[in-house]
Amino acid sequence: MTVLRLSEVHRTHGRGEARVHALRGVDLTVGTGELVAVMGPSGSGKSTLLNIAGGLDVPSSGSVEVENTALTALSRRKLARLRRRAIGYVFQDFNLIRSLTAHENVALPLELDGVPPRKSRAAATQALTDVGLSDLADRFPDSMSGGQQQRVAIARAVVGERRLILADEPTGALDSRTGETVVKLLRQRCDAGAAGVLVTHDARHAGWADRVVFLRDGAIVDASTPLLGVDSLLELPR
Ligand SMILES: Nc1ncnc2c1ncn2[C@@H]1O[C@H](COP(=O)(O)OP(=O)(O)OP(=O)(O)O)[C@@H](O)[C@H]1O
Repeated sequence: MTVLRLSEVHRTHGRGEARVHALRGVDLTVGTGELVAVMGPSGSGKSTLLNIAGGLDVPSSGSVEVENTALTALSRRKLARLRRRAIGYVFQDFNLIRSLTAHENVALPLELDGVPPRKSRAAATQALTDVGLSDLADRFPDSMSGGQQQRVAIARAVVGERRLILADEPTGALDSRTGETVVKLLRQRCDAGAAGVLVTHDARHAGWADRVVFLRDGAIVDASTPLLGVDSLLELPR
């Protein structure tokens, strides 16, 4: 089943001489169980693409559908609800709330959505267990390592069975081993039925994807399967 469909998406930022054509007619479809990596030089439009896919930004023209619902047709309230329920977003800088424990951070999207406390707590516990952090549920972000914080951010992005996970260089601030663990987690969630889009500069991380999409100057220049299979990736020097 198609979870995300971008059709002929254009996005311009700014006006007049400062106008930037960040996306130029992007078509992208991501289905259930699929992880797509997006690569490209700095400024090629990767974050813009991800923001539009997640309803954080709107296209200047073209359409974006999540589970066959056109995001542009939704009211602000309905869009916010769809984002809370169906879409998980992993930011490069984690975006955790420092005054909340790991468990409270993960439960927050469900609580905001009106899920009863007992149910949201159970779902948060499960999501933290899935990322291997059940022991640290009561810790505050400041007393966790970068890798642990990023795993909390992933747990928050997948809690309550979100069907579309969008990750914008989630490994940027992490050492390579922890980065690999984070990408493997995304892979697992997609194997369990989510659809994922991973923006990355790292070819080894892109190797975990089913497909790699290359952006240049806002356009997709090539869409191909990873050059290296996962097995051969494991043999690459670190
Ligand atoms: N809010 C904005 N206002 C004006 N220009 C913007 C805005 N957001 C992005 N741009 C411009 O749009 C183009 C694409 O930016 P975008 O952040 O999507 O690229 P990127 O591939 O994610 O880059 P990076 O790898 O450096 O994060 C760039 O030229 C950028 O300067």
